[in-house]
Amino acid sequence: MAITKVGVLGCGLMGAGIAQVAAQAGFMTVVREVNQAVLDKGLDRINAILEKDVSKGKLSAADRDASLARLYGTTSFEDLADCDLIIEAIVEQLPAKREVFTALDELCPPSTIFVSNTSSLTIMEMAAVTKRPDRFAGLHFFNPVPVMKLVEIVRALTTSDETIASLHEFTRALGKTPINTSDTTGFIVNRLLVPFLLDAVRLLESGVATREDIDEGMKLGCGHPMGPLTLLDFVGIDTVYSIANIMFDEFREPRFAPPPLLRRMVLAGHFGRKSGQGFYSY
Ligand SMILES: CC(=O)CC(=O)SCCNC(=O)CCNC(=O)[C@H](O)C(C)(C)COP(=O)(O)OP(=O)(O)OC[C@H]1O[C@@H](n2cnc3c(N)ncnc32)[C@H](O)[C@@H]1OP(=O)(O)O
Ligand SMILES: NC(=O)C1=CN([C@@H]2O[C@H](COP(=O)(O)OP(=O)(O)OC[C@H]3O[C@@H](n4cnc5c(N)ncnc54)[C@H](OP(=O)(O)O)[C@@H]3O)[C@@H](O)[C@H]2O)C=CC1
Repeated sequence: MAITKVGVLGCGLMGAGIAQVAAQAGFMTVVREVNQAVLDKGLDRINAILEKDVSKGKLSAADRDASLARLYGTTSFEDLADCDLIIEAIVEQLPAKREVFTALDELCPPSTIFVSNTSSLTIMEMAAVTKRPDRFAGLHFFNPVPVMKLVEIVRALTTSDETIASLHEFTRALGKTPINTSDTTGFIVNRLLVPFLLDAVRLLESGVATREDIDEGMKLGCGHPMGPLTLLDFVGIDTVYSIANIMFDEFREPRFAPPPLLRRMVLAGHFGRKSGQGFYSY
């Protein structure tokens, strides 16, 4: 089906990026947050990134204005009722995700495709609370969304071929490259990335090296753009902690178990860049 209007749930780190790229690619885009203050923070972030692109000469002022004219922020679910595609990017917790999909399933026509940007949850657990399991899939973006070219398209047991084809077309229209994966916790990239990030925390915890030397090691030794502890701060310690727990629950392998330090950091509110404190201070 042709997608012209996109609804995004959540205007945090990922939701804001997804809403931005959708509006820039020419889609009418509605982004929904829980309250006006959180929404304003997310919309401010989008404005600041577009402004920076204009000042760098990467984007014309006219294109910025046109993109912003296609983007609408709301705190109401009703404003998403006529969307062709709903992309969920709220907190990495199953009950919260099931709740928003249950609410939208009542509001949106049967033709609307629902997708989750989850990093690690099972798509089928969300599809099962809706009456559209064939029009339900995973669409996993990478952080920062405007920069990272990859999108994982996740086929649940019930996802139809038509839905997958529409998501391929949509992903290409955003200027991203899709890869296909089955509905297995962590899909492709996080299945490989998360144990690596957790191992970096274990190295720090066990006193093998300083945070700076661990990060420098992987940057200069392996050509990673960011060291693993910097990347943990960038993704969000709270988010990685949730992902690790979900992956450990699924596979019961020690390499997915969150190291004790991660749990203590979450309890302390040290969520990384978004809270001002993580492995580093911001
Ligand atoms: C958890 C999950 O489920 C899945 C995940 O997402 S895992 C995380 C995946 N992401 C990564 O691994 C990111 C690794 N880091 C990087 O690729 C790079 O460090 C980076 C792109 C974030 C920054 O690049 P850098 O060269 O160090 O810094 P910088 O020069 O400031 O930025 C490079 C470009 O990205 C842009 N950029 C950086 N951060 C940005 C952001 N948050 N939003 C938009 N654009 C951004 C900059 O504007 C800059 O653009 P130009 O080249 O056009 O000037
Ligand atoms: N961070 C990353 O690098 C990546 C994350 N993801 C996935 O994207 C999703 C969002 O992550 P991210 O953007 O980092 O998280 P953020 O914490 O930045 O944003 C989540 C947003 O959802 C809102 N929210 C929280 N609880 C609810 C709820 N019950 N109902 C509706 N909205 C709610 C939050 O509002 P409030 O601030 O008020 O809590 C917040 O604005 C997660 O599933 C994550 O796993 C996928 C790829 C990469």
